[in-house]
Amino acid sequence: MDTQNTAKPLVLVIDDDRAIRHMITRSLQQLDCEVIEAEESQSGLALVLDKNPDVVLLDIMLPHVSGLDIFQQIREIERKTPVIFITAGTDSATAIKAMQLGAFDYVTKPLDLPKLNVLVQSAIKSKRLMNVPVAVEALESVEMQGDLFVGSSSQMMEVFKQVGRVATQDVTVLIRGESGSGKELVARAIYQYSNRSNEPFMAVNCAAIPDQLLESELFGHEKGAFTGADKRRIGKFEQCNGGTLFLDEIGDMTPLVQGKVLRLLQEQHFERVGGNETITTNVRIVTATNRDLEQMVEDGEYRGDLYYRLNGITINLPPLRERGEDLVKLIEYFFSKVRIELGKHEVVGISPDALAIYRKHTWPGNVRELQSVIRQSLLNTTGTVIVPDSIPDELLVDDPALLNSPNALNEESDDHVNIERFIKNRLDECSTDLYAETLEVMEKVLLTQVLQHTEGNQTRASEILGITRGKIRDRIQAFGIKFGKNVHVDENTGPEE
Ligand SMILES: Nc1ncnc2c1ncn2[C@@H]1O[C@H](COP(=O)(O)OP(=O)(O)OP(=O)(O)O)[C@@H](O)[C@H]1O
Repeated sequence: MDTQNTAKPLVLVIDDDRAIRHMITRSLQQLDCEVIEAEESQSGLALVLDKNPDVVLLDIMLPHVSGLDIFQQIREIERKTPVIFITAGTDSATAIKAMQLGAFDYVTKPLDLPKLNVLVQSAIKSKRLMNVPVAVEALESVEMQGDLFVGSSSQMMEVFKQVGRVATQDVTVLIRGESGSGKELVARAIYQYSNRSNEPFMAVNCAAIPDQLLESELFGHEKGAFTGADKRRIGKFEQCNGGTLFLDEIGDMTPLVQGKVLRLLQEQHFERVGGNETITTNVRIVTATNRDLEQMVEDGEYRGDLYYRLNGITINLPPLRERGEDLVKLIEYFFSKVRIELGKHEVVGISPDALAIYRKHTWPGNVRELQSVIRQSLLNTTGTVIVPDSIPDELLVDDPALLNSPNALNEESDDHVNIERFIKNRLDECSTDLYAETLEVMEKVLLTQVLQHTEGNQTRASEILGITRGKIRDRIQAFGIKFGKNVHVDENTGPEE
């Protein structure tokens, strides 16, 4: 059951300057993609038609033709192919026009190659999000190409029903669920089953963009709006006109951006940062969060009016541990898929005792954690079957015998447990910030101990502590709390997949 599309992404560079084409091709070779080149528009269009590239880099100043015309022709052939314009620093006006017509982005000459690589990578991802179908296992043939949304438990059937119900209504949807539970897949499924499936789908992760840049990323800015704003920039709400915008981690926006998003949701109007012109856009917004928005509203961190507006149609994605037999289905799915990806054809199955360990685990990192554990297990397997020895150590936390062993304790905790000794040491060292230092240490000790008690389960820890999961996560990140190798805690504190 391999539904993975293993072909490398294909990038087409259309530029009449041979040196530029070669420079770009060499640079893109660092990404795992294939690059093809055209030196003028007609051969470029022929390649678009013939090869259906994943991304097109298009020189805006090709001889005898307007870059915008070529762009329109590319859109007629394949509307969803991301096109990145290459423009002379002096002609950004045409590139901005292209952005308003739905181009992916533009770069100016002289080219900043590392930046171009990042842009191409994000265009490849965008193309994938739009074009790789999400097949819902419970509803469709599992043989179809694309990403399979595995699940037939009653909890997931409810989710799929809701996706079906809301997809074709042009309403804002909020997807809630723990990290790694599949919120992005739900957003893509909503898009693909919607009436806007031929229009663009763009995703913005609000937590991944620094506060001061998020406003400009979403709404754009005028030239001179702030230091460094040397050109007008078109934001995602304008660029995605007619399409669907997925705002991930919607809980991570400053009050200012929250206010602007609220107005946009109410009126579909906004102004670019530093601009007076009111711009009307027609974007369907799908949002997601793993944060406790209610608590954030209560704490004054989130606008109540925005919360009520977003919370209208909510899809609650259950954590993996509440999906019954879906766990085994997902194990089988990832086993078959990753085994092929890794070329480990000799591994033919999972032993019953290894399966028992998987079943016992509570999967705080949900499906993303499962996917990564299966991958690691396969990599560790030297024989023909995944056995307990192949399973990463973190899962042994589910064995009470191991939990009670001294090795299961946090290596740092010995230092921290003795608060009195800590205070004395700091007094000897003439600390001038002892109040904050001691509170931090106490919080670390408290959180470490409670999370060890709950085996890394943040929901249970939040019930015991009487604080939100968001707060727990914030503290873990803020204090850089590290846990012993047998306590797997937070999917969000580790590197992104
Ligand atoms: N039911 C499922 N069937 C198959 N794959 C899944 C399923 N749920 C999630 N995945 C896969 O698990 C990974 C994590 O899913 P996704 O990124 O959608 O989670 P998320 O809830 O958006 O995470 P985050 O909160 O960190 O943004 C992805 O690779 C996704 O394809």
